[in-house]
Amino acid sequence: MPRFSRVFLIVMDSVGIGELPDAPRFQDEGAHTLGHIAERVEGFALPHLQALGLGNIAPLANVPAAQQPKAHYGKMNEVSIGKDTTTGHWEIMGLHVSTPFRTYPDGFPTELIHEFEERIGRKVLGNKVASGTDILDELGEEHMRTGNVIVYTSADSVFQVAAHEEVVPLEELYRICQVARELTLRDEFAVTRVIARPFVGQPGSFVRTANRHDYSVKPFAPTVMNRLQDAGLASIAIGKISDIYADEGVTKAIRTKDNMDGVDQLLGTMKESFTGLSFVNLVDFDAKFGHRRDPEGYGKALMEFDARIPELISSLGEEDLLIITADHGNDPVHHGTDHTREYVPLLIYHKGIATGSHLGIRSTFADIGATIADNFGVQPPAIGESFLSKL
Ligand SMILES: O=P(O)(O)O[C@H]1O[C@H](CO)[C@@H](O)[C@H]1O
Ligand SMILES: [Mn+2]
Ligand SMILES: [Mn+2]
Repeated sequence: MPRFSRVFLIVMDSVGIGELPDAPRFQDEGAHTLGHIAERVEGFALPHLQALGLGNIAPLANVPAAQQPKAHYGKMNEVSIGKDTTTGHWEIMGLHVSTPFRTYPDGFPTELIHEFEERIGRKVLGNKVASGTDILDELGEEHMRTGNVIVYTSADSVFQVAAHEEVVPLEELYRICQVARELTLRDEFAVTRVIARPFVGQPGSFVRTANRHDYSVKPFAPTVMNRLQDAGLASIAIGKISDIYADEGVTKAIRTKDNMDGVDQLLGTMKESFTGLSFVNLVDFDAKFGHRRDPEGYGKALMEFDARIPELISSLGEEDLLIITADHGNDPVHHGTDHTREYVPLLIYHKGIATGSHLGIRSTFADIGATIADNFGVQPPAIGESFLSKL
């Protein structure tokens, strides 16, 4: 019998809690996503996360340490060489990414772009590192005029294709991305994720839609989610989760529109009866505010999430475990528009806790995967130490 019959895992995408010791290697000295937002945003308060013990993890302006935190708390170090979503999530589920994913700081090789253009029957605009909203301002109008698609990358291993939904129908954009996926599975053009970036609107007021779709490579080894699936347990993926693991170890996938929908869908799974994992990624923090370097918007999104904590907690049963964490940082006041190399917070709640205890600085995100494996009695991951006995 597992100690907890259901584990609910929330990844607040990019909600880091201070620079990692190796942050200088990533040009991220001084980064502190939560800390800088807390300092800068007027009226900032996270009363419910504070009561769980968020302010006990690191000093945060306006989020004081709780005398008697309701949750166990700590922070986690990332051992993998990377600060992207894929690396962070794969590590959470027990993989150590020791070879960095290939990136394309100067754009993609001409041979790749030529072959891509030939296969899709459209030309490419851009082919450089860019912010996804800036590049629409720059090339969106030309795209609408010519029908050429916008290809761009970032500091991550991503091949992103942006197209207006009324110029390139969604089904075609998805087909185009399948072609990109196929070409970038070759070693010479290796890319971790191809991302469809549809948008709508007129020049000057383009908006990206929720029809984004990610095509990830498969994890290089079985994750704890595969182990759960193999053991006949549930492994429910909400939001981007199924994309991030390329459907590996996913027993049911639920798509979401935004953060609040992600919380709603997670609450929906709380009403179902199952044994296993329900895992959600809340991507708005990262995509809508972190990369956009918008501390105000980020702060509001955090407060909006905070307001849902009481509902999440009251929906938990006696045998449920709630884990709240993140996958990397994305400090909205840091230079550039990329992720930041940071610790991630760890909050663990279940009904039996009198006063939460300090789980320390965990040496890898994989401690979560190891704990889940330990709880359900499946094969533990190669890295990670279970903290189940401390709960
Ligand atoms: O600037 P946008 O298009 O939001 O892109 C961001 O989203 C990508 C995937 O998460 C990241 O690699 C970063 O480039
Ligand atoms: Mn992420
Ligand atoms: Mn991101």
